[in-house]
Amino acid sequence: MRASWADLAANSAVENAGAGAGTSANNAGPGNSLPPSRSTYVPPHLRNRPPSAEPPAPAYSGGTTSGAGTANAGSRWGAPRGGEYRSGGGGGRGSGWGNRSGGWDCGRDREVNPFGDQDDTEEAFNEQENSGINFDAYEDIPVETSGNNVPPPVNTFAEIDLGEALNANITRCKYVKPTPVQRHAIPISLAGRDLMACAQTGSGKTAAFCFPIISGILRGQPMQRPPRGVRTVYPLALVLSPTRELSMQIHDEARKFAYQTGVKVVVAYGGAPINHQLRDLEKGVDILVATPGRLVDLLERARVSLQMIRYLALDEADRMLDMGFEPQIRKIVEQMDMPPAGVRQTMLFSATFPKEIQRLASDFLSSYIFLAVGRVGSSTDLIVQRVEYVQESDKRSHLMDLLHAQRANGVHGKQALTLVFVETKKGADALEHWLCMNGFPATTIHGDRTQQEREMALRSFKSGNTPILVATDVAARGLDIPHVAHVVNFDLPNDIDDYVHRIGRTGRAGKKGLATAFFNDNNASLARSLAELMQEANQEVPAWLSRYAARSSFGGRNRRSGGGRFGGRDFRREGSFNRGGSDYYNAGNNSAGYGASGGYGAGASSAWD
Ligand SMILES: Nc1ncnc2c1ncn2[C@@H]1O[C@H](COP(=O)(O)OP(=O)(O)OP(=O)(O)O)[C@@H](O)[C@H]1O
Repeated sequence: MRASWADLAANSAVENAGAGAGTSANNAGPGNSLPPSRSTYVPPHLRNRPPSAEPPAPAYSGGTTSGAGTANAGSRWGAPRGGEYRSGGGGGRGSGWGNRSGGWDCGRDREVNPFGDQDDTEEAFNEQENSGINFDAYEDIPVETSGNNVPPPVNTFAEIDLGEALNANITRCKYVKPTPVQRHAIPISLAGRDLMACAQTGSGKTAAFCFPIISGILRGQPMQRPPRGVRTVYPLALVLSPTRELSMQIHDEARKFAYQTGVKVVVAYGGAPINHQLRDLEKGVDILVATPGRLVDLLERARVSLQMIRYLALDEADRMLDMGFEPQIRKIVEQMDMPPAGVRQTMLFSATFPKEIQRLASDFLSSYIFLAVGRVGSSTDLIVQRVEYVQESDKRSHLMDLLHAQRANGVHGKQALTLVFVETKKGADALEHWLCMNGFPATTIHGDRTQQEREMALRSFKSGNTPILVATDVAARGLDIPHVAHVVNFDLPNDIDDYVHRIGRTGRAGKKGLATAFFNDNNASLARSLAELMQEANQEVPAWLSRYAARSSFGGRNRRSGGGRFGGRDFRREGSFNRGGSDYYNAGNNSAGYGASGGYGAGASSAWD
């Protein structure tokens, strides 16, 4: 029996919002009346700010940034919640290199407590603790590894010697046990191996590459940086990600993991004043998190040298190596002064890894291990996927119906967060305007907005002040927004992998989520891969979509064919798949879902007839 959309939305909202959320003053009641704040129009991101709130955050949020004016007002250690903490605070940490005492216990005074950075979201949504999330949902997940001498997985963090300070931070993060990708990837990385890891959205990949990097830096000999020029900095680890917001998020996470370890994490991304970032860098950097464009700028100015890089991590690695980014990545990795593959350790992570990208990526790796957790390129079963046939001209009213239903089923009057993906920047602005005019507080994030606007939009959405975010693909990858109950693909993407990442903004960390897509003739080329994906994820495929899929023999950019279940295999094993082969080690204890036979391989299309 098919559950109604409203039920799904309500359930999802309950799952994600938890109890105790008060009614946002911003949320107009059901109906079409404009929200009160519209009469004296205040941009959505500025609504509900307490009178004493700080001015809109600057366009940067580097944790060690010092240029925020009042940055030193108050908090240092253990900055209390509720506004005193500033991510731009701190400053004046005894900088320079080699400050780490080399041991595990090297707390540093003046380090701002990143765990104080709990925004309003926590209170607003009364979030479940991470310890309460349903990682059991991942227990039966198929795992496959290939490569030589794959280190065995661990079951607990205690089994890995990450060191006292890092363990304390894991406890602070309320991580009780490692997620499947962490169970496998952390021992592999700690053993110094290069890694190409593919695991579902929201399954904890960030920690999977951050923990080994921090641990490795702590264990390593303090490095004497070459005296190339006083203003050049020499990070030991480089983490690249495709979007500014994702880099900021990784930076925030990494700072939590590195708290009181003495390992310095700095972020650099475009659209924000470079001078602030330069100042941060000058204070010292062990781990540099960056977007490629800004990093190239810093390299060309000789303000950063990659000579000392020991660890290179590419998050959303398939995106980083697709046509848009590849030249920049090659420049950074191959044409500057970074140590070559084999000398540095390289880790690539994504939820999707098309074979052609795997092939490209292998240029950056040395004797690497391929790790697939879950059905590669698939979405998690935690996300209920719905596809509705909606003509272009009906999309707005259809969206309105969904939002009304969601609002009617809101939890304690709090509207669940809804992320709406559209194709174009203009389309995003137009839809945002229309939603606001119709009483639905919305904001938007896309490439034509200033960085400051983008950050404000995201913050306003996360806090629930503006519970609808209209976004282009700039928000499709990596963003971890805990209470997104519903992702709506108002316009479907052309590429099924983009769909996977978009819907992955909900159903994260073991929680349930809902994704609705509006499909019409314009999306015919996606029909087959979409139907295939849904079937893989045990979703109900509408009969009409199956018919589209059967018809569309061209199948769009279906990168999945020929790779067994969803191309989820190491491309090196193409054509020579052999479970007993010497270069193949199946570390998973439950890899049954990955057989070359069974599943939805070649015969998948018959399912649509
Ligand atoms: N061991 C753990 N225990 C509890 N929560 C965890 C654990 N590891 C990660 N998390 C939480 O899970 C959420 C998702 O993690 P993360 O953003 O790293 O996912 P991801 O796999 O990188 O997703 P995406 O593919 O979308 O980038 C985060 O909120 C993170 O804090």
